[in-house]
Amino acid sequence: MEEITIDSLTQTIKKRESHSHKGSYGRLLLIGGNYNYGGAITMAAKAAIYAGAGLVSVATHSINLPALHANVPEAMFVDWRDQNTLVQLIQQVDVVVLGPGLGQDDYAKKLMTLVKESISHNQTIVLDADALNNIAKNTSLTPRNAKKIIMTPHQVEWQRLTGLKVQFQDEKSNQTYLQYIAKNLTVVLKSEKTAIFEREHEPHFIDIGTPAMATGGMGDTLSGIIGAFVGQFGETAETVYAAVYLHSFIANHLSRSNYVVLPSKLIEEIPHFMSRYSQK
Ligand SMILES: NC(=O)C1=CN([C@@H]2O[C@H](COP(=O)(O)OP(=O)(O)OC[C@H]3O[C@@H](n4cnc5c(N)ncnc54)[C@H](OP(=O)(O)O)[C@@H]3O)[C@@H](O)[C@H]2O)[C@@H](O)CC1
Ligand SMILES: Nc1ncnc2c1ncn2[C@@H]1O[C@H](COP(=O)(O)OP(=O)(O)O)[C@@H](O)[C@H]1O
Ligand SMILES: [Mg+2]
Repeated sequence: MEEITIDSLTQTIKKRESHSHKGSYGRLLLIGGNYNYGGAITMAAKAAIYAGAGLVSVATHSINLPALHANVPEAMFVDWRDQNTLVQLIQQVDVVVLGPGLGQDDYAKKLMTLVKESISHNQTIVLDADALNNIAKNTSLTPRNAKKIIMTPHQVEWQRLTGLKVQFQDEKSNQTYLQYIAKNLTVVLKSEKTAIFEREHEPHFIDIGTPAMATGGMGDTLSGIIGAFVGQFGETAETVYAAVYLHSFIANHLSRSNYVVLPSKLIEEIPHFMSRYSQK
């Protein structure tokens, strides 16, 4: 396994061209946030916007609209019951982030079917949380038409997907299981030593995480950062390495003076760190 270093940031985070506009930095759609989990999709959306995504829409339960706009006025809102608008939007964006706070009820599964049927071969999809739990129960929900699928399971979500118990999730087994899930798949296996697996690639890991990150919403935040990075810098493994590194790097920095690192605080630091570690 190869360790990801700080160089991944300067290699990936490009200087912005003066001849550019919001459309140059990725159109993102985030889908999630059932009535009891609005915070998850709000954190993911805010993280995506603070990580530089040009245009961000959020399809969520309508109960989340006031809180979403109070926290992230930059995000556009779609009621996830409005399926016609949602399908149009799915077809227009570069990247879909599906799953934070999505839930596992029948409507959540219906949304996953809609995404699967609407997404095409020039789009990337980031699957987190309940998107993974729903696929674990029914593999036909996997959006195989996407150009690239990036899954971001924690260890128990990976166990649900693969059947591999946490104690048996070693490098070789994790790498082997990729092929059973989908082609064009990248897996970000989150733990105290998050590792990234992609077929025909040496697995990569970070060693800069901190237990100060062990708080609800930290993974939702990562899914938004990954979506934004893919939208701006392309869907390569290197882009994912940089997103994963940045997330823990900021947390590590904040943990020097904070017992616990709140996702909201981490998110606010993203533009500053991206400026400091971008190509000059
Ligand atoms: N503010 C909001 O709206 C938030 C909403 N959220 C939404 O909640 C939904 C459910 O997601 P979830 O991740 O909380 O639940 P689940 O998948 O059951 O996993 C937890 C179980 O796994 C175990 N565990 C063992 N190892 C682990 C590891 N390395 N990393 C993590 N867990 C590990 C752990 O073990 P235990 O606590 O028993 O020790 C526990 O039994 C989902 O939609 C998500 O988006 C959250 O994002 C929070 C903020
Ligand atoms: N002890 C730890 N050391 C390093 N990183 C951690 C630790 N605990 C949690 N994390 C990180 O925090 C994030 C938690 O993700 P996840 O479990 O999906 O949270 P949530 O679903 O609540 O948003 C992952 O990026 C994980 O690597
Ligand atoms: Mg999670």
